[in-house]
Amino acid sequence: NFGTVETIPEAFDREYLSPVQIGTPPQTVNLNFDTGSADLWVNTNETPENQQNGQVEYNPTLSSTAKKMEGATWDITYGDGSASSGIVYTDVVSIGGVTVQSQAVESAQQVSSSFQADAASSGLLGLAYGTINTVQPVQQKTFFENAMNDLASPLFTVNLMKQAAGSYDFGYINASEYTGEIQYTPVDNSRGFWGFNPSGFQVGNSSFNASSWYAIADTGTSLLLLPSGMVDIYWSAVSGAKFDALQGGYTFPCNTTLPSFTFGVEEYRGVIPGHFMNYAAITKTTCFGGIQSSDALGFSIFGDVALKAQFVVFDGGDNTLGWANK
Ligand SMILES: Cc1ccc(-c2noc([C@H]3C[C@@H](O)CN3)n2)cc1F
Repeated sequence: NFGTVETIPEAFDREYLSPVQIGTPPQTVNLNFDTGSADLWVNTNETPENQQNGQVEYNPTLSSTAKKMEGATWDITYGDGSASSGIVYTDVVSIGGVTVQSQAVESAQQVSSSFQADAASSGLLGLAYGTINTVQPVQQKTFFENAMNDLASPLFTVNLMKQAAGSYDFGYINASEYTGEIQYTPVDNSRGFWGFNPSGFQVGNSSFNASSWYAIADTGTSLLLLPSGMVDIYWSAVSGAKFDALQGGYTFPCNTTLPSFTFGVEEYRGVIPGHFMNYAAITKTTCFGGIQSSDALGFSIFGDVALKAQFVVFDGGDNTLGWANK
């Protein structure tokens, strides 16, 4: 079978939320689909009231198909230091008409401050490899891994948009969502991520700089995080841009016209329009850049700033990533 679900951007496209049905009768919660992690966790009746800000909850006691996974716990920390932890149920989970009968649903008994403040999001749905799922003592599979063998094709596609509704499609490739040909490239999943090797980059209409390095495709990260050498070259082309240690990255005058950023995947060239690199206004006149350094992380992240300019195929059958412009 196959299915499609809409994904809606929050402010600044900092995250994208999609409706997920859990339990019997179905309870709908909006979750942040994250190809950079592998836990499906949600605010529930067990999440302390003082750690919530109106989030919609999943209540397993109201689901006839919910089963507690005795002795199981989970505990996750994300790239920005946010964290959550708790216990585990299994229940029926459906996304866009694709149903998994027994999916590990992780109930949050503790969420850190930035999750507490994120009122629109009821939790995260991991779409990375299950090898980095945090449930103990028995590691659990992701929704996609559980659904994959029943899908028409063992893949999902990601079509994020700038400040508009996009979609996650499961089991099929919708040719109306992209232009040109899809460029497939092998995935390095040795760290549990959808890792790949970009082949270079280009700022605006200048020459292409061939270079091969490791990066991950991560829908849960807002920005495009690259080696500082590339980031410095990009911002050196923007008059008035500067590295502002107080803000923790490059800022630039909001009224500047920004050059596009093109990345290579083998012979393919993915183009990110210049205005996608304006992440958010800090003051009326100073804006924060969407391309920032990944040096502190140790690896590059193609987050939403890049992904919302692309149509991306996550193929779990042959472990490849497919890239196309749109
Ligand atoms: C408040 C909040 C904080 C972090 C994240 C978050 N989700 O995915 C990721 C990236 C980084 C890596 O950990 C896996 N993907 N970060 C989401 C939030 F709603």
